[in-house]
Amino acid sequence: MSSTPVIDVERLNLKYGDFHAVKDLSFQVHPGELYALLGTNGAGKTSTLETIEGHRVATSGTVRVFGQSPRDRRAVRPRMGIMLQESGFSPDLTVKESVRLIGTLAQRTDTVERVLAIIDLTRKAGTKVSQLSGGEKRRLDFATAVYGTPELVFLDEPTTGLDIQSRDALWDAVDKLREDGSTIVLTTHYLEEAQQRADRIGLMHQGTFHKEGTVAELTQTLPAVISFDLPASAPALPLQAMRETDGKFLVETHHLQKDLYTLLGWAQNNAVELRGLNAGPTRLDDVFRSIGSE
Ligand SMILES: Nc1ncnc2c1ncn2[C@@H]1O[C@H](COP(=O)(O)OP(=O)(O)OP(=O)(O)O)[C@@H](O)[C@H]1O
Repeated sequence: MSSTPVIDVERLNLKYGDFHAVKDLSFQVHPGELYALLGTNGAGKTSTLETIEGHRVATSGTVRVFGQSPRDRRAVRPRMGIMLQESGFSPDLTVKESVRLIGTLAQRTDTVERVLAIIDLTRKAGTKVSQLSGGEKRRLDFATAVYGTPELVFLDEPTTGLDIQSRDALWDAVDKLREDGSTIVLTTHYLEEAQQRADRIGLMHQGTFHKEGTVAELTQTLPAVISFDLPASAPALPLQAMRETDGKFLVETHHLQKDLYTLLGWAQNNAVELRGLNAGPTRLDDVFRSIGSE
């Protein structure tokens, strides 16, 4: 990609005393991308993000945001919206006062009413933060990311504690941010959310990238899986399959479409019902499970 990166991390190292938490990490995030920084517990995601956000100083290496040092807060901060895991709003402020405060701190132009509508808290505008439910608090945290449609948005575990409607609404709001040109950096332990939405993924383990690339690039080395139940009377399968103890069959394949076609043709010709048939590409979960075993 030829455009100037929004985030440019080059050989980042972070040490806590003797402990080397981030090791020679390099990556770029380009304008308009949704980049997911994922990884095992303690991999170094938060440390990396805190450095990009300007909260932490690198032990060595360079980090550039919009071509500038993230420590240059006056230049960089108004251009980013950061949804933390806990925004720490004052419990005595109302929702409306909290959003207004976000606006003042963010130095971006917007209206409190628009943001309240996006986070679906218009009806709670006069409610104190201390009286919000967990999911409502999380939506208020999200206001920091959408206020004034920042050019760069950090979403740290954005959907934790949200019900399905609130999740869908949050992702709709993220889609809208992207339509308006925002670049998004996401961390989440809900891998299917990253798999569905990320343009690229950096998968961290023990301070460095285990893999980095598109979902297709991350999953291509692992087989896809076809699973189904067969009656005991079924003739021999046309594919090599593993039989699980509960009577389910599993086919691991690097040629999902071809093998599925063969299997369905065989079932049709032999009038066999493939009960509970399930076929799908490799999931990010499988890539995660493979960490440490390769
Ligand atoms: N202030 C600190 N002092 C010492 N060690 C730290 C400090 N902050 C983080 N670490 C260690 O650095 C490593 C990376 O931590 P970090 O919080 O960046 O990981 P993470 O990928 O965000 O993990 P998780 O998914 O569990 O939140 C961990 O082993 C952690 O214990």
